[in-house]
Amino acid sequence: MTQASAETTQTDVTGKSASSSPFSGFRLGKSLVVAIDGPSGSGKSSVSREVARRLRAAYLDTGAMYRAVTLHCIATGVDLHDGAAVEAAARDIELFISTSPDRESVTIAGDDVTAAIREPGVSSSVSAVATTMGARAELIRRQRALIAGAGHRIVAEGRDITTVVAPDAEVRILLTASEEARLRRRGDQLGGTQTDAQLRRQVTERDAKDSAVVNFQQAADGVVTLDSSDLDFEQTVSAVLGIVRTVAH
Ligand SMILES: Nc1ncnc2c1ncn2[C@@H]1O[C@H](COP(=O)(O)OP(=O)(O)O)[C@@H](O)[C@H]1O
Ligand SMILES: Nc1ccn([C@H]2C[C@H](O)[C@@H](COP(=O)(O)OP(=O)(O)O)O2)c(=O)n1
Repeated sequence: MTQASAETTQTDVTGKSASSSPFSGFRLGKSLVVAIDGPSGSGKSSVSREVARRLRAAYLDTGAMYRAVTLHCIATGVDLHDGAAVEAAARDIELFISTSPDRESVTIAGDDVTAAIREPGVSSSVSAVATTMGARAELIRRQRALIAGAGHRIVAEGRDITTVVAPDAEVRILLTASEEARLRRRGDQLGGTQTDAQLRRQVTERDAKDSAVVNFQQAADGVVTLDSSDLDFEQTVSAVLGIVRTVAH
């Protein structure tokens, strides 16, 4: 059994670059975990990655880990409806995920699967892994280890980071957007190649399946909701940084 390992960003632990940072007033050296949850297409991955860059923090895409286990099951012939087998696959997988916001990299036993985990076949099957509680328990354990090992700052995003993986995070945000905005964004992201029905399956229907085991539709106590429906990408990044400034000071 191999535990997921992380390549952390070169973060400035000395605080020497504080004056050139958008966070010049932020107490460098103090531990900062920013937890961001939300439904599909709300902007979690893209916004969290950019926020991590600007904070000079590490970045963890937990959805990529569920995707990697799904790909591994498909590639090794594990029946995705066999909970015990999926749980065993989650425990046994030799998974590496980069936590650098500047380098997207996921490997399984040394094989680069960074692009493969985004294939439609994985997207349409990943809820089977996400709703297998034994697999969740294993991935949550690895995610906590990655967060603990990432240095003094990390932005981690997914569906249960604010509630289960890191409920003690200094900053907890639920990033939402209207269904219409989320479908439009995903459609644009995929270059207009998907029909309305395909987009609904990948966004709305997947969220409905995933909601059976984790609540990412309503903010838990202490979690700040940020509705990005009427914000563009840059405005959303700025709004998250504003929340970090307010909450983490
Ligand atoms: N506030 C925003 N306004 C417009 N487009 C956005 C916004 N936030 C993210 N996007 C775009 O929407 C698409 C989906 O975002 P993504 O980060 O993949 O969402 P999620 O991780 O929540 O599924 C991406 O192409 C991203 O650049
Ligand atoms: N912390 C997490 C992260 C993702 N998941 C599930 C929910 C999703 O169906 C899959 C893939 O997540 P991902 O964030 O890549 O999904 P998107 O395609 O960006 O919407 O994993 C989860 O259950 N818990």
